[in-house]
Amino acid sequence: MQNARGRPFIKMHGLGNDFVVVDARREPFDLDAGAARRIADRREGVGCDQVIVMEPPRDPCANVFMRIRNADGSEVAACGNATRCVAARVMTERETREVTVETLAGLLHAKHAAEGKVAVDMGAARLDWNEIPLAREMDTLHLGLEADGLRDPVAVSVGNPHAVFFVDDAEAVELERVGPELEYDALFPERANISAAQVLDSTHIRLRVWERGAGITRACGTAACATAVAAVRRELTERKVTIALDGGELGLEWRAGDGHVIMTGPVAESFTGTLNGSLLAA
Ligand SMILES: N[C@@H](CCC[C@H](N)C(=O)O)C(=O)O
Repeated sequence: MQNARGRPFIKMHGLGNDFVVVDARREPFDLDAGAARRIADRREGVGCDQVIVMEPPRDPCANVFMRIRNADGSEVAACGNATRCVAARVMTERETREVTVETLAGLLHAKHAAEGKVAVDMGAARLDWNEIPLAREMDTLHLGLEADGLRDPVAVSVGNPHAVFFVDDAEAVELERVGPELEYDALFPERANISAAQVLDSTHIRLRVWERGAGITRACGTAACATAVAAVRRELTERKVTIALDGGELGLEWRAGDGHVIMTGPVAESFTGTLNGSLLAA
C-alpha cells in the first residue's frame, strides 16, 4: 500500500553510485517502473542511479530481500554497490557482523571487513553464452563485437550481463557515445553493462562503466566483479586486484576453488527524506 503522505527513504551510495533505499519490510511498497523513473530523475525527483527496496526475505536463510530498479525503471537482478549498502544497514540493525541478502540473482553473503568496509560474496561468475545471455552461441572470452575503436570484449554475468573491453587508455574512451550503442547491441537480448578496463599492472585496473539503464555512473560493483573475472580469463592479472573507478577503489577476488567473486568496498549514507505522493502515483 502506498502512503498518501509519502514514504520515507534513505539516500545511500557506494563510491558515488547512489541509491534511494525504501524499507518495505513492514509496510509493502509497490515500486513500478514509472515510479522508479520519477524517483531517480535528478531534475524532478530525488535523483539516483538505482532505486532499492528492502523487502521481507522469501528464503528462510536470508535476512532481507533486495529489489533493484535502474534509473530507467528496468528491474534487474544484481547490484554490487547496493548489496554492500543494504547489508551494512541490516548488520547495524541486527548488531551482527554477517548477513545474507536475497536478490533475484540468488543469496549473497556479506560481512564486515577492515576499515569499515563490507565484503560481499557475489556468487559464482557465469561464463556460458546462454547465461550472459547472448543472442547466439559464442565464445564469451572473445565476442565478435566492435564499435568506435573498442573491440573483442569478454562477456561475464554476475547475475547481470557485462561486456568488458580491455583498452590502452580508459580515459580516452567516449563512453557516453559508444555506451548506449553497445548496451543495445543485438548480441545482448537483455542489453548489457559496458566497461572500459585498462590494466595498470598485475594487481591494478582502471575501470569506467556505462551501466545498463543508468548511463555512466561513478562506480559499478558488478562491473568491477566482471572485470576482475575477465582479466584473469585473459591472463592479464592475478586473481586479487584493486579496481579504481571514478568514485574510488574496490577490492576484488575471483576465488580459484568455487569460482565465487568477492567484492570489498565502502558504504555511505548521505541523508534521509520522504518520497512525496506525486513521485509514487501513476
Ligand atoms: N550499480 C550496480 C549495477 C546496477 C544494475 C545494472 N545497471 C544492470 O542493469 O545490470 C552495481 O554496483 O553493480
